Amino acid sequence: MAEPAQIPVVGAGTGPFAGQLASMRSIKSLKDWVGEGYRKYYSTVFKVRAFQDWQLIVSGPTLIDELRKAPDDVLSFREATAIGIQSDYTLGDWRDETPLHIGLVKTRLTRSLPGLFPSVVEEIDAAFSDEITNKLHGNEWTTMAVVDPLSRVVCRTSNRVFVGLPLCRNPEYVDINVRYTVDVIVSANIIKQFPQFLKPLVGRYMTPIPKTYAKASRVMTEFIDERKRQSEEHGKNWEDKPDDFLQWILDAGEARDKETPALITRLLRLNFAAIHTTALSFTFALYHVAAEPVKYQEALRQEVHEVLSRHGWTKPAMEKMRKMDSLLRETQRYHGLGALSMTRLAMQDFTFSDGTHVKKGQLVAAASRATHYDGSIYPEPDKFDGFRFYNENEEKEDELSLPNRLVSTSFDFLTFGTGRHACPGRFWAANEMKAMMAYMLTHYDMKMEHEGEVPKEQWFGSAVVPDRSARMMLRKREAQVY
Ligand code: HEM
Repeated sequence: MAEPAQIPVVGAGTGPFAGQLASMRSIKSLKDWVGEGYRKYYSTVFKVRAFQDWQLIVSGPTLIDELRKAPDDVLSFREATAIGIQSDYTLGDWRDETPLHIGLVKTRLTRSLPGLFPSVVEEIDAAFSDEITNKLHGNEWTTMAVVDPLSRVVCRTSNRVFVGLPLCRNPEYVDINVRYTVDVIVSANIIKQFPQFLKPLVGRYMTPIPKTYAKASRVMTEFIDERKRQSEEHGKNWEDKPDDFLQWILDAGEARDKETPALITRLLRLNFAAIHTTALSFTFALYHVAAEPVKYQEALRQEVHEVLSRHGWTKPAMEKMRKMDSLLRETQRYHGLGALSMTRLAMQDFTFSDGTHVKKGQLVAAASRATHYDGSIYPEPDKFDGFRFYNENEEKEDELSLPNRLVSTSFDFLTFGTGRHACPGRFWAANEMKAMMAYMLTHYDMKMEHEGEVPKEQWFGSAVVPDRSARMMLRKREAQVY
Protein backbone atom coordinates (compact mmCIF):
# COMPACT_ATOMS: atom_id res chain seq x y z
CA MET A 1 0.00 0.00 0.00
CA ALA A 2 1.43 3.42 -0.96
CA GLU A 3 2.60 5.60 1.91
CA PRO A 4 0.44 8.70 2.26
CA ALA A 5 2.17 12.03 1.79
CA GLN A 6 2.37 15.08 4.07
CA ILE A 7 0.54 13.62 6.96
CA PRO A 8 2.64 13.67 10.12
CA VAL A 9 4.07 10.27 11.05
CA VAL A 10 4.34 9.09 14.66
CA GLY A 11 6.52 6.18 15.71
CA ALA A 12 8.29 5.34 12.44
CA GLY A 13 11.69 6.74 11.46
CA THR A 14 12.81 7.54 7.93
CA GLY A 15 14.94 5.47 5.58
CA PRO A 16 14.48 2.49 3.30
CA PHE A 17 13.32 -0.03 5.93
CA ALA A 18 11.55 2.39 8.27
CA GLY A 19 8.12 0.97 7.48
CA GLN A 20 9.16 -2.66 8.04
CA LEU A 21 10.98 -1.82 11.29
CA ALA A 22 8.01 0.15 12.58
CA SER A 23 5.74 -2.71 11.57
CA MET A 24 7.59 -5.06 13.94
CA ARG A 25 7.80 -2.46 16.72
CA SER A 26 4.09 -1.68 16.37
CA ILE A 27 3.24 -5.00 18.03
CA LYS A 28 4.41 -3.51 21.32
CA SER A 29 4.24 0.22 20.71
CA LEU A 30 1.20 1.08 18.60
CA LYS A 31 -0.91 2.15 21.57
CA ASP A 32 1.82 4.58 22.73
CA TRP A 33 2.30 6.00 19.23
CA VAL A 34 -1.41 6.68 18.92
CA GLY A 35 -1.36 8.33 22.38
CA GLU A 36 1.59 10.51 21.33
CA GLY A 37 -0.08 11.43 18.03
CA TYR A 38 -3.29 12.31 19.84
CA ARG A 39 -1.46 14.75 22.11
CA LYS A 40 0.55 16.35 19.27
CA TYR A 41 -2.08 16.39 16.52
CA TYR A 42 -5.41 16.46 18.32
CA SER A 43 -8.33 17.21 16.00
CA THR A 44 -6.23 16.66 12.88
CA VAL A 45 -4.90 13.56 11.14
CA PHE A 46 -1.64 11.69 11.75
CA LYS A 47 -0.41 8.31 10.67
CA VAL A 48 1.19 5.32 12.32
CA ARG A 49 2.58 2.12 10.93
CA ALA A 50 0.39 -0.71 12.18
CA PHE A 51 1.36 -4.36 11.77
CA GLN A 52 0.69 -4.55 8.05
CA ASP A 53 -0.57 -1.18 6.93
CA TRP A 54 -0.10 2.49 7.38
CA GLN A 55 -3.09 3.70 9.30
CA LEU A 56 -4.42 7.24 9.38
CA ILE A 57 -5.71 8.27 12.79
CA VAL A 58 -8.26 10.96 13.55
CA SER A 59 -9.35 12.44 16.86
CA GLY A 60 -11.74 15.08 18.18
CA PRO A 61 -15.50 15.37 17.59
CA THR A 62 -15.31 17.12 14.21
CA LEU A 63 -13.22 14.51 12.42
CA ILE A 64 -14.80 11.54 14.17
CA ASP A 65 -18.18 12.90 13.07
CA GLU A 66 -16.92 13.05 9.47
CA LEU A 67 -15.60 9.48 9.78
CA ARG A 68 -19.00 8.43 11.14
CA LYS A 69 -21.03 10.19 8.46
CA ALA A 70 -19.04 9.22 5.38
CA PRO A 71 -21.10 6.79 3.28
CA ASP A 72 -19.92 3.20 2.93
CA ASP A 73 -18.96 3.62 -0.70
CA VAL A 74 -16.52 6.33 0.43
CA LEU A 75 -15.20 5.01 3.79
CA SER A 76 -16.15 1.37 4.14
CA PHE A 77 -16.61 -0.54 7.41
CA ARG A 78 -16.97 -3.91 5.71
CA GLU A 79 -13.87 -3.57 3.52
CA ALA A 80 -11.77 -2.37 6.47
CA THR A 81 -12.96 -5.32 8.55
CA ALA A 82 -12.17 -7.63 5.64
CA ILE A 83 -8.54 -6.40 5.74
CA GLY A 84 -8.36 -6.47 9.55
CA ILE A 85 -9.31 -10.12 9.79
CA GLN A 86 -8.13 -11.12 6.28
CA SER A 87 -11.66 -12.37 5.82
CA ASP A 88 -11.10 -13.90 2.38
CA TYR A 89 -8.92 -16.51 4.13
CA THR A 90 -10.52 -16.61 7.58
CA LEU A 91 -14.27 -15.87 7.60
CA GLY A 92 -14.97 -16.41 3.93
CA ASP A 93 -16.16 -13.64 1.66
CA TRP A 94 -19.06 -12.17 3.63
CA ARG A 95 -19.33 -8.92 1.72
CA ASP A 96 -22.24 -10.23 -0.39
CA GLU A 97 -24.12 -11.59 2.60
CA THR A 98 -27.39 -9.73 3.23
CA PRO A 99 -27.07 -7.53 6.34
CA LEU A 100 -30.20 -9.16 7.78
CA HIS A 101 -28.47 -10.15 11.05
CA ILE A 102 -27.57 -6.55 11.90
CA GLY A 103 -31.22 -5.46 12.05
CA LEU A 104 -32.19 -8.65 13.85
CA VAL A 105 -29.50 -8.17 16.50
CA LYS A 106 -30.30 -4.50 16.97
CA THR A 107 -34.09 -4.58 17.07
CA ARG A 108 -35.49 -8.10 17.36
CA LEU A 109 -32.94 -9.39 19.89
CA THR A 110 -33.17 -6.24 22.00
CA ARG A 111 -36.99 -6.16 21.87
CA SER A 112 -37.34 -9.88 22.64
CA LEU A 113 -35.09 -9.73 25.69
CA PRO A 114 -37.76 -9.30 28.40
CA GLY A 115 -39.50 -12.48 27.19
CA LEU A 116 -36.24 -14.36 26.65
CA PHE A 117 -34.72 -13.33 29.95
CA PRO A 118 -35.86 -16.34 32.05
CA SER A 119 -34.18 -18.74 29.63
CA VAL A 120 -31.06 -16.56 29.57
CA VAL A 121 -30.84 -16.73 33.36
CA GLU A 122 -31.46 -20.48 33.28
CA GLU A 123 -28.56 -20.89 30.86
CA ILE A 124 -26.28 -18.67 32.95
CA ASP A 125 -27.05 -20.83 35.97
CA ALA A 126 -26.44 -24.10 34.11
CA ALA A 127 -23.27 -22.82 32.42
CA PHE A 128 -21.69 -21.42 35.60
CA SER A 129 -22.54 -24.64 37.42
CA ASP A 130 -20.70 -26.69 34.78
CA GLU A 131 -17.81 -24.31 34.24
CA ILE A 132 -17.12 -23.03 37.75
CA THR A 133 -19.30 -24.26 40.64
CA ASN A 134 -18.68 -27.95 39.97
CA LYS A 135 -14.94 -27.32 39.86
CA LEU A 136 -14.77 -25.65 43.28
CA HIS A 137 -13.39 -27.71 46.17
CA GLY A 138 -16.41 -27.89 48.46
CA ASN A 139 -16.78 -24.62 50.33
CA GLU A 140 -13.05 -23.87 50.23
CA TRP A 141 -11.32 -21.19 48.18
CA THR A 142 -10.32 -22.61 44.78
CA THR A 143 -7.81 -21.00 42.43
CA MET A 144 -8.44 -20.99 38.69
CA ALA A 145 -7.85 -19.11 35.44
CA VAL A 146 -11.20 -17.80 34.25
CA VAL A 147 -10.87 -16.61 30.63
CA ASP A 148 -11.74 -19.98 29.05
CA PRO A 149 -14.61 -20.86 31.41
CA LEU A 150 -16.07 -17.38 30.97
CA SER A 151 -15.82 -17.63 27.17
CA ARG A 152 -17.81 -20.86 27.33
CA VAL A 153 -20.41 -19.31 29.66
CA VAL A 154 -20.80 -16.38 27.22
CA CYS A 155 -21.01 -18.77 24.27
CA ARG A 156 -23.72 -20.87 25.87
CA THR A 157 -25.70 -17.86 27.09
CA SER A 158 -25.54 -16.10 23.71
CA ASN A 159 -26.44 -19.26 21.86
CA ARG A 160 -29.43 -19.88 24.07
CA VAL A 161 -30.93 -16.93 22.15
CA PHE A 162 -29.14 -17.60 18.84
CA VAL A 163 -30.10 -21.27 18.41
CA GLY A 164 -31.74 -22.41 21.65
CA LEU A 165 -31.60 -25.82 23.36
CA PRO A 166 -30.10 -28.36 22.99
CA LEU A 167 -27.52 -27.03 20.49
CA CYS A 168 -26.38 -24.18 22.75
CA ARG A 169 -25.17 -26.78 25.28
CA ASN A 170 -23.54 -29.15 22.84
CA PRO A 171 -19.87 -29.15 24.00
CA GLU A 172 -18.59 -29.58 20.44
CA TYR A 173 -20.69 -26.64 19.20
CA VAL A 174 -19.43 -24.48 22.08
CA ASP A 175 -15.85 -25.51 21.41
CA ILE A 176 -16.12 -24.74 17.68
CA ASN A 177 -17.45 -21.25 18.32
CA VAL A 178 -15.02 -20.37 21.10
CA ARG A 179 -12.04 -21.60 19.06
CA TYR A 180 -13.12 -20.07 15.76
CA THR A 181 -12.56 -16.46 16.87
CA VAL A 182 -9.09 -17.28 18.16
CA ASP A 183 -8.27 -19.21 14.97
CA VAL A 184 -9.48 -16.32 12.79
CA ILE A 185 -7.39 -13.74 14.63
CA VAL A 186 -4.24 -15.87 14.82
CA SER A 187 -4.46 -16.87 11.14
CA ALA A 188 -5.20 -13.28 10.09
CA ASN A 189 -2.12 -12.01 11.89
CA ILE A 190 0.07 -14.61 10.18
CA ILE A 191 -1.44 -14.09 6.72
CA LYS A 192 -1.06 -10.31 7.08
CA GLN A 193 2.71 -10.70 7.18
CA PHE A 194 2.87 -11.97 3.60
CA PRO A 195 2.79 -9.83 0.45
CA GLN A 196 -0.53 -9.74 -1.40
CA PHE A 197 0.55 -12.13 -4.17
CA LEU A 198 1.48 -14.86 -1.67
CA LYS A 199 -1.67 -14.57 0.44
CA PRO A 200 -3.85 -16.97 -1.54
CA LEU A 201 -1.15 -19.62 -1.17
CA VAL A 202 -0.49 -18.98 2.54
CA GLY A 203 -4.22 -18.54 3.13
CA ARG A 204 -4.90 -21.98 1.71
CA TYR A 205 -2.75 -23.54 4.44
CA MET A 206 -3.65 -21.15 7.24
CA THR A 207 -7.37 -20.85 6.76
CA PRO A 208 -9.49 -22.18 9.63
CA ILE A 209 -12.60 -22.18 7.39
CA PRO A 210 -12.77 -25.71 5.94
CA LYS A 211 -11.93 -27.42 9.23
CA THR A 212 -14.35 -25.27 11.24
CA TYR A 213 -17.07 -25.50 8.63
CA ALA A 214 -16.77 -29.29 8.40
CA LYS A 215 -17.05 -29.65 12.18
CA ALA A 216 -19.86 -27.11 12.41
CA SER A 217 -21.72 -28.79 9.61
CA ARG A 218 -21.50 -32.14 11.39
CA VAL A 219 -22.89 -30.67 14.61
CA MET A 220 -25.45 -28.23 13.18
CA THR A 221 -26.91 -29.63 9.97
CA GLU A 222 -29.40 -32.06 11.46
CA PHE A 223 -30.58 -29.50 14.01
CA ILE A 224 -31.08 -26.78 11.39
CA ASP A 225 -32.74 -29.10 8.88
CA GLU A 226 -35.18 -30.32 11.52
CA ARG A 227 -36.04 -26.70 12.40
CA LYS A 228 -36.58 -25.92 8.71
CA ARG A 229 -38.78 -28.95 8.35
CA GLN A 230 -40.94 -27.85 11.28
CA SER A 231 -41.18 -24.29 9.95
CA GLU A 232 -42.34 -25.60 6.58
CA GLU A 233 -44.82 -27.95 8.18
CA HIS A 234 -46.37 -25.44 10.62
CA GLY A 235 -46.11 -22.17 8.69
CA LYS A 236 -45.76 -18.85 10.53
CA ASN A 237 -47.37 -19.59 13.88
CA TRP A 238 -47.20 -22.81 15.86
CA GLU A 239 -47.30 -23.80 19.44
CA ASP A 240 -43.85 -23.94 21.06
CA LYS A 241 -42.36 -22.12 18.07
CA PRO A 242 -38.79 -21.30 19.13
CA ASP A 243 -38.04 -17.62 19.69
CA ASP A 244 -34.40 -17.40 18.66
CA PHE A 245 -32.13 -15.87 16.06
CA LEU A 246 -32.21 -18.97 13.84
CA GLN A 247 -35.99 -18.84 13.73
CA TRP A 248 -36.02 -15.09 13.06
CA ILE A 249 -33.86 -15.68 9.98
CA LEU A 250 -36.11 -18.50 8.81
CA ASP A 251 -39.09 -16.15 9.23
CA ALA A 252 -37.59 -13.03 7.67
CA GLY A 253 -34.78 -14.14 5.37
CA GLU A 254 -34.68 -14.45 1.62
CA ALA A 255 -34.45 -17.98 0.15
CA ARG A 256 -30.65 -17.80 -0.06
CA ASP A 257 -30.41 -16.81 3.64
CA LYS A 258 -32.25 -19.98 4.59
CA GLU A 259 -29.99 -22.46 2.88
CA THR A 260 -28.36 -24.62 5.54
CA PRO A 261 -24.73 -23.77 4.62
CA ALA A 262 -25.63 -20.04 4.63
CA LEU A 263 -27.25 -20.41 8.05
CA ILE A 264 -24.23 -22.25 9.45
CA THR A 265 -21.87 -19.62 8.12
CA ARG A 266 -23.95 -16.72 9.42
CA LEU A 267 -24.20 -18.26 12.87
CA LEU A 268 -20.43 -18.81 12.99
CA ARG A 269 -19.88 -15.17 12.04
CA LEU A 270 -22.41 -13.92 14.55
CA ASN A 271 -20.61 -15.87 17.24
CA PHE A 272 -17.33 -14.40 16.01
CA ALA A 273 -18.73 -10.89 16.65
CA ALA A 274 -20.40 -11.76 19.95
CA ILE A 275 -18.35 -14.10 22.10
CA HIS A 276 -14.84 -12.84 22.60
CA THR A 277 -15.78 -9.16 22.61
CA THR A 278 -18.16 -9.87 25.49
CA ALA A 279 -16.04 -12.48 27.31
CA LEU A 280 -12.91 -10.30 27.27
CA SER A 281 -14.81 -7.17 28.37
CA PHE A 282 -16.43 -9.16 31.16
CA THR A 283 -13.09 -10.62 32.30
CA PHE A 284 -11.53 -7.15 32.54
CA ALA A 285 -14.46 -6.00 34.70
CA LEU A 286 -14.31 -9.11 36.86
CA TYR A 287 -10.60 -8.64 37.58
CA HIS A 288 -11.36 -5.19 39.04
CA VAL A 289 -14.26 -6.55 41.10
CA ALA A 290 -12.11 -9.40 42.42
CA ALA A 291 -9.13 -7.16 43.14
CA GLU A 292 -11.15 -4.70 45.22
CA PRO A 293 -13.62 -6.77 47.27
CA VAL A 294 -14.66 -3.99 49.63
CA LYS A 295 -14.93 -1.13 47.16
CA TYR A 296 -16.64 -3.02 44.35
CA GLN A 297 -17.75 -6.48 45.39
CA GLU A 298 -19.65 -5.44 48.49
CA ALA A 299 -21.18 -2.34 46.93
CA LEU A 300 -22.32 -4.22 43.84
CA ARG A 301 -23.59 -7.18 45.85
CA GLN A 302 -25.67 -4.77 47.91
CA GLU A 303 -27.10 -3.20 44.75
CA VAL A 304 -27.82 -6.59 43.19
CA HIS A 305 -29.53 -7.74 46.40
CA GLU A 306 -31.75 -4.63 46.56
CA VAL A 307 -32.72 -4.78 42.90
CA LEU A 308 -33.31 -8.54 42.71
CA SER A 309 -35.40 -8.59 45.90
CA ARG A 310 -37.74 -6.05 44.30
CA HIS A 311 -37.71 -7.07 40.63
CA GLY A 312 -36.41 -10.65 40.52
CA TRP A 313 -34.20 -11.89 37.67
CA THR A 314 -35.80 -9.77 34.97
CA LYS A 315 -34.65 -7.49 32.19
CA PRO A 316 -35.98 -4.37 34.01
CA ALA A 317 -33.90 -5.42 37.03
CA MET A 318 -30.74 -5.24 34.90
CA GLU A 319 -31.63 -1.64 33.97
CA LYS A 320 -31.91 -0.71 37.63
CA MET A 321 -28.32 -1.84 38.36
CA ARG A 322 -26.79 1.61 37.94
CA LYS A 323 -23.54 1.01 39.81
CA MET A 324 -23.01 -2.15 37.80
CA ASP A 325 -23.71 -0.23 34.59
CA SER A 326 -21.13 2.37 35.60
CA LEU A 327 -18.47 -0.24 36.41
CA LEU A 328 -18.97 -1.98 33.07
CA ARG A 329 -18.83 1.34 31.21
CA GLU A 330 -15.67 2.34 33.08
CA THR A 331 -14.19 -1.03 32.08
CA GLN A 332 -14.94 -0.21 28.43
CA ARG A 333 -13.34 3.21 28.84
CA TYR A 334 -10.29 2.01 30.75
CA HIS A 335 -9.57 -1.14 28.71
CA GLY A 336 -11.98 -1.38 25.76
CA LEU A 337 -10.97 -3.58 22.86
CA GLY A 338 -7.81 -1.69 21.93
CA ALA A 339 -6.21 1.52 20.73
CA LEU A 340 -8.47 2.16 17.74
CA SER A 341 -12.11 2.04 16.78
CA MET A 342 -14.24 2.73 13.70
CA THR A 343 -11.61 1.57 11.21
CA ARG A 344 -12.64 2.32 7.61
CA LEU A 345 -11.10 1.74 4.19
CA ALA A 346 -11.19 4.64 1.72
CA MET A 347 -12.98 3.33 -1.39
CA GLN A 348 -12.29 6.63 -3.14
CA ASP A 349 -10.36 9.80 -2.35
CA PHE A 350 -11.78 11.72 0.57
CA THR A 351 -10.92 15.06 2.17
CA PHE A 352 -11.49 15.82 5.85
CA SER A 353 -12.57 19.35 6.80
CA ASP A 354 -9.07 20.12 8.14
CA GLY A 355 -7.84 19.68 4.56
CA THR A 356 -6.25 16.25 5.03
CA HIS A 357 -6.53 14.27 1.84
CA VAL A 358 -7.11 10.54 2.20
CA LYS A 359 -6.28 8.47 -0.87
CA LYS A 360 -8.32 5.53 -2.08
CA GLY A 361 -6.98 2.36 -0.40
CA GLN A 362 -5.91 3.99 2.87
CA LEU A 363 -7.19 2.88 6.26
CA VAL A 364 -8.57 5.49 8.67
CA ALA A 365 -9.53 4.96 12.32
CA ALA A 366 -10.46 6.89 15.46
CA ALA A 367 -8.04 7.10 18.41
CA SER A 368 -10.45 5.54 20.89
CA ARG A 369 -8.04 4.65 23.67
CA ALA A 370 -6.33 8.04 23.63
CA THR A 371 -9.75 9.74 23.72
CA HIS A 372 -10.71 7.61 26.72
CA TYR A 373 -7.49 8.65 28.48
CA ASP A 374 -7.89 12.39 27.76
CA GLY A 375 -7.91 14.15 31.15
CA SER A 376 -9.99 17.04 29.80
CA ILE A 377 -12.81 14.57 29.10
CA TYR A 378 -12.31 12.10 31.94
CA PRO A 379 -10.63 13.58 35.06
CA GLU A 380 -7.79 11.41 36.40
CA PRO A 381 -8.04 9.17 33.35
CA ASP A 382 -5.30 6.76 34.49
CA LYS A 383 -7.35 5.81 37.52
CA PHE A 384 -9.95 3.05 37.22
CA ASP A 385 -12.97 4.55 38.96
CA GLY A 386 -15.76 1.98 38.78
CA PHE A 387 -18.44 4.41 39.90
CA ARG A 388 -17.28 7.30 37.70
CA PHE A 389 -20.54 7.24 35.74
CA TYR A 390 -22.85 6.56 38.65
CA ASN A 391 -25.22 9.36 39.56
CA GLU A 392 -27.79 8.45 42.17
CA ASN A 393 -30.06 11.32 41.11
CA GLU A 394 -30.72 9.59 37.82
CA GLU A 395 -32.21 6.50 39.44
CA LYS A 396 -35.66 6.84 37.96
CA GLU A 397 -34.77 7.63 34.40
CA ASP A 398 -35.01 5.27 31.45
CA GLU A 399 -31.73 3.52 30.67
CA LEU A 400 -31.37 4.63 27.09
CA SER A 401 -32.51 8.22 27.50
CA LEU A 402 -29.42 9.23 29.45
CA PRO A 403 -25.81 9.76 28.48
CA ASN A 404 -23.16 7.81 30.37
CA ARG A 405 -24.99 4.52 30.24
CA LEU A 406 -22.96 1.51 29.17
CA VAL A 407 -24.79 1.38 25.83
CA SER A 408 -24.63 5.14 25.07
CA THR A 409 -22.05 5.91 22.41
CA SER A 410 -20.56 9.35 21.70
CA PHE A 411 -17.46 10.97 20.23
CA ASP A 412 -15.91 10.56 23.69
CA PHE A 413 -16.91 6.94 24.22
CA LEU A 414 -15.90 4.77 21.31
CA THR A 415 -15.53 1.17 22.45
CA PHE A 416 -18.70 0.23 20.57
CA GLY A 417 -18.01 2.74 17.78
CA THR A 418 -20.61 5.42 17.19
CA GLY A 419 -23.08 6.14 14.40
CA ARG A 420 -24.44 3.86 11.70
CA HIS A 421 -22.13 0.92 12.38
CA ALA A 422 -22.05 1.24 16.17
CA CYS A 423 -22.22 -2.26 17.63
CA PRO A 424 -25.84 -3.46 17.29
CA GLY A 425 -25.15 -6.20 19.88
CA ARG A 426 -24.28 -3.81 22.71
CA PHE A 427 -27.80 -3.82 24.21
CA TRP A 428 -27.72 -7.60 24.43
CA ALA A 429 -24.11 -7.63 25.66
CA ALA A 430 -24.93 -5.10 28.42
CA ASN A 431 -27.74 -7.27 29.76
CA GLU A 432 -25.76 -10.46 29.43
CA MET A 433 -22.76 -9.03 31.29
CA LYS A 434 -24.95 -7.60 34.06
CA ALA A 435 -26.77 -10.89 34.55
CA MET A 436 -23.46 -12.79 34.60
CA MET A 437 -21.92 -10.37 37.09
CA ALA A 438 -25.03 -10.46 39.29
CA TYR A 439 -24.89 -14.25 39.19
CA MET A 440 -21.22 -14.34 40.18
CA LEU A 441 -21.71 -11.83 42.99
CA THR A 442 -24.59 -13.81 44.46
CA HIS A 443 -22.94 -17.23 44.08
CA TYR A 444 -19.22 -16.67 44.76
CA ASP A 445 -16.80 -14.77 46.96
CA MET A 446 -13.96 -13.67 44.76
CA LYS A 447 -10.41 -12.38 45.02
CA MET A 448 -7.34 -12.36 42.82
CA GLU A 449 -4.64 -14.95 43.50
CA HIS A 450 -2.30 -11.99 44.06
CA GLU A 451 -4.69 -10.17 46.33
CA GLY A 452 -5.56 -6.62 45.37
CA GLU A 453 -3.70 -6.77 42.04
CA VAL A 454 -5.48 -6.16 38.76
CA PRO A 455 -3.57 -8.25 36.17
CA LYS A 456 -1.74 -6.23 33.53
CA GLU A 457 -3.31 -5.77 30.10
CA GLN A 458 -1.73 -7.73 27.24
CA TRP A 459 -1.22 -5.72 24.05
CA PHE A 460 -0.74 -7.00 20.54
CA GLY A 461 -0.59 -4.08 18.10
CA SER A 462 -3.87 -2.22 18.37
CA ALA A 463 -5.63 -4.98 20.34
CA VAL A 464 -5.78 -5.40 24.11
CA VAL A 465 -6.81 -8.53 26.01
CA PRO A 466 -6.87 -9.49 29.69
CA ASP A 467 -4.05 -11.66 31.04
CA ARG A 468 -5.20 -15.24 30.40
CA SER A 469 -2.72 -16.68 32.86
CA ALA A 470 -3.98 -14.59 35.80
CA ARG A 471 -5.80 -16.68 38.35
CA MET A 472 -8.71 -15.84 40.55
CA MET A 473 -9.79 -17.41 43.81
CA LEU A 474 -13.44 -18.34 44.13
CA ARG A 475 -15.48 -19.70 47.00
CA LYS A 476 -19.11 -20.79 47.00
CA ARG A 477 -21.56 -18.49 48.76
CA GLU A 478 -24.87 -19.54 50.20
CA ALA A 479 -26.82 -18.14 47.24
CA GLN A 480 -30.01 -16.22 48.02
CA VAL A 481 -33.07 -17.13 46.04
CA TYR A 482 -34.80 -14.15 44.39
C1 HEM B 1 -18.81 -5.98 24.97
C2 HEM B 1 -19.08 -6.56 23.83
C3 HEM B 1 -18.92 -5.95 22.46
C4 HEM B 1 -18.10 -4.95 22.01
C5 HEM B 1 -17.10 -4.15 22.83
C6 HEM B 1 -18.36 -4.77 20.60
C7 HEM B 1 -17.75 -3.83 19.79
C8 HEM B 1 -18.05 -3.63 18.45
C9 HEM B 1 -17.41 -2.65 17.60
C10 HEM B 1 -16.27 -1.73 18.02
C11 HEM B 1 -17.98 -2.74 16.37
C12 HEM B 1 -17.59 -1.93 15.11
C13 HEM B 1 -18.08 -0.49 15.22
C14 HEM B 1 -17.54 0.41 14.12
O1 HEM B 1 -16.52 0.09 13.49
O2 HEM B 1 -18.13 1.49 13.90
C15 HEM B 1 -18.97 -3.79 16.43
C16 HEM B 1 -19.74 -4.18 15.35
C17 HEM B 1 -20.63 -5.23 15.40
N1 HEM B 1 -20.97 -5.97 16.51
FE1 HEM B 1 -20.25 -5.76 18.38
N2 HEM B 1 -19.32 -5.68 20.22
C18 HEM B 1 -19.69 -6.41 21.32
C19 HEM B 1 -20.65 -7.40 21.38
C20 HEM B 1 -21.42 -7.82 20.30
C21 HEM B 1 -22.45 -8.82 20.39
C22 HEM B 1 -22.85 -9.57 21.65
C23 HEM B 1 -22.97 -8.96 19.12
C24 HEM B 1 -24.08 -9.86 18.64
C25 HEM B 1 -25.07 -10.28 19.39
C26 HEM B 1 -22.27 -8.02 18.26
C27 HEM B 1 -22.51 -7.86 16.92
C28 HEM B 1 -21.89 -6.91 16.12
C29 HEM B 1 -22.16 -6.78 14.69
C30 HEM B 1 -23.13 -7.63 13.86
C31 HEM B 1 -21.37 -5.71 14.23
C32 HEM B 1 -21.27 -5.18 12.79
C33 HEM B 1 -22.18 -3.97 12.64
C34 HEM B 1 -22.27 -3.46 11.20
O3 HEM B 1 -21.91 -4.20 10.27
O4 HEM B 1 -22.74 -2.31 11.00
N3 HEM B 1 -21.34 -7.35 19.01
N4 HEM B 1 -19.00 -4.30 17.71
